[in-house]
Amino acid sequence: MRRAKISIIGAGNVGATTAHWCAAAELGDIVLLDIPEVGDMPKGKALDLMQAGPIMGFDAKITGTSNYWDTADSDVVVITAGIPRKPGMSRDDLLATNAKIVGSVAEQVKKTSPNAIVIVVSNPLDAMVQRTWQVTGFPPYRVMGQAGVLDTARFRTFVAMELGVSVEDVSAMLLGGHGDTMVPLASCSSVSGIPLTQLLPKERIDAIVQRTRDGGAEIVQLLQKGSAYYAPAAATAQMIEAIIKDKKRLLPCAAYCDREYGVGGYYIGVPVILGKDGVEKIIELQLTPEEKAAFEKSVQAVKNLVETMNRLLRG
Ligand SMILES: NC(=O)C1=CN([C@@H]2O[C@H](COP(=O)(O)OP(=O)(O)OC[C@H]3O[C@@H](n4cnc5c(N)ncnc54)[C@H](O)[C@@H]3O)[C@@H](O)[C@H]2O)C=CC1
Ligand SMILES: O=C([O-])CC(=O)C(=O)O
Repeated sequence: MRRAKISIIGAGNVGATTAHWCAAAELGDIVLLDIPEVGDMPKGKALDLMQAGPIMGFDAKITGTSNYWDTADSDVVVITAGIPRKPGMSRDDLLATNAKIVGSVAEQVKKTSPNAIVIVVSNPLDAMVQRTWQVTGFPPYRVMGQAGVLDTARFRTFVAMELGVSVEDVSAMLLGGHGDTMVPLASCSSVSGIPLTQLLPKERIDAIVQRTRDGGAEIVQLLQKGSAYYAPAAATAQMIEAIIKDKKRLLPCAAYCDREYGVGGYYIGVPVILGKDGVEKIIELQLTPEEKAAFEKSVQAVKNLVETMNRLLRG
């Protein structure tokens, strides 16, 4: 059986850690690519990671490069290229710099892996996915963004901490953009099937929702240098696994919504079924009036950011 080829553009914290989780799970062979300015760093990280194979018991060919032809004909391409935020910044402050970086990466991906499924991680996430889709011209179901798996993992962690239960038993769903307006759905969250609302009072759930919204900023503040990467990379690896193994996982991802939820042609976080073709289905939930209003606010924030990006790029 042919091994899957996974290329990760940007061999920094999130990129290299995604490679780590993918290698450990034997998801395929991995190419780590970064800019020539970083020298042989991607080669060094790739060789170092490969040398963990005999200890951890995984077989994966891991290579580092700055040449896109080494990524040619990838099954999955992950884009983590770009700058992370510093304390005090919002993800949106990265827009001007990362739109240029992600646009240039997308051009190369289009040329060298025209049939790939692309997972975008760079921030501000929803706008960067939109940019990748604009530049590649790939069918929208083959371009998506990682955000919701991470954000729900944070929510699940905080619920498990609060209740003193295993994180494995907590499940959650979330909608909207990967920013301050994200909409964790308490109504779709449960612990071993028991609705969260039966286990925690409203004010505790509200506090957990707020901590989840601020989850990225909390880590940025603690690290003081760069942003989160273990959990973001694990989330990305879970999406890669769902695609490569055609698992049909139902996960929250940034997906292209046109008629769905009445969004009108933008990428936004929604529940999807992920399989070998990428986003195989978007699940439309019945929302309460409160959830609907919060989702619409989030969609508007993403649309505004995309319009700002388009204006900046024009000129
Ligand atoms: N969607 C999400 O849930 C998350 C998104 N992020 C975002 O992911 C991005 C990467 O974060 P980190 O890995 O922590 O940053 P990092 O600074 O550790 O790594 C970024 C890498 O991108 C490389 N790079 C820059 N321009 C490039 C280009 N044109 N082509 C290829 N590589 C290029 C840099 O040389 C660097 O090695 C940031 O924008 C960050 O905000 C981070 C965590 C979670
Ligand atoms: O907060 C950041 O800048 C990185 C990110 O998206 C996250 O950790 O959720």
